[in-house]
Amino acid sequence: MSNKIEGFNFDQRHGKQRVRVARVWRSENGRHSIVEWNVGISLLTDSVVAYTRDDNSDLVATDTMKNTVYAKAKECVEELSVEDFAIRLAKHFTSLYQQVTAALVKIVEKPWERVSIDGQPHEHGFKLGSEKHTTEVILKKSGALKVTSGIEGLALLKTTKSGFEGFIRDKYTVLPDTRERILATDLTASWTYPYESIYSIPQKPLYFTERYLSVKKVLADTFYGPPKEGVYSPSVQSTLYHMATNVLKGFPDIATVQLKMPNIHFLPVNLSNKDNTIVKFEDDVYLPTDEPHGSIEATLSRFWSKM
Ligand SMILES: O=c1[nH]c(=O)c2[nH]c(=O)[nH]c2[nH]1
Repeated sequence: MSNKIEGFNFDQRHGKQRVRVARVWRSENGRHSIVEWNVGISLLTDSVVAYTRDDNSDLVATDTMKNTVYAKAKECVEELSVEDFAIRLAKHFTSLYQQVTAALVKIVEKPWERVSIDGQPHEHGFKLGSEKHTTEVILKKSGALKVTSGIEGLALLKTTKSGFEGFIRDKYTVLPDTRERILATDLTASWTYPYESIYSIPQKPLYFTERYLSVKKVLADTFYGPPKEGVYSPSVQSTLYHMATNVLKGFPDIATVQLKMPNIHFLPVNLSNKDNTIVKFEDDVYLPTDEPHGSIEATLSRFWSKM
């Protein structure tokens, strides 16, 4: 919160970061579920006396914030989405403490996935997947809410149906036009929901989890195209735009979508010495490198979106 004190602008918040908690739910039929969450909490207040007057009477101890994560996890007797857990935590902090004007809760979910053995889902066995489900919830004391969900580290690659040509050529340009290359990225996506108050959140259990899975599917399906013929990508920019528009077209309950798509280069390998060609590139041997990489990102939102 920003205050004017002693002739200065002062902006402050405090919280606890990297609180790790795992929650297991054991159903009567013997099937277990687990989530593992890494929680970050920031509390906003108008009080600055802890900073300026050595008076801690308005402070929620960050140690208490950490304990609250475990207490709330215990209270959640039914499996819930990471978004719903973040909302519950934020609600707790903004309603219990008169001093707290807003709570910011960020959570990254570790991608534990149920294993299958010979095609049969295991009752209590899990392995680590790759991309992570993230959320950020901002809740004001008034009940005003902003929910953002996201994906971190979704690695996507296709070996053809990608090119890049017609770009600006100048005295420093060496990159040839191509209609044949590998397209690879490590997608970070985030999207916001139009719910502006805790009272307008859908009450359907696991609503946010289902939406996360369906958004991830649309993003990946658009990147790859149909299984047999694929879809030609004239640039990362074009593919990114199609992925983002398909999310907004597919899901009326999403207000904005932001995509970050590094262009992870697979460079053609050509090797020769003064006598011989050792390796001639024929769309077969590549040098994969993520340093340096292209950085391409964009945000798409609806006209009416206030987010
Ligand atoms: O899809 C691409 N977009 C770019 O902006 C770019 N720049 C570049 O060198 N290669 C590529 N590829």
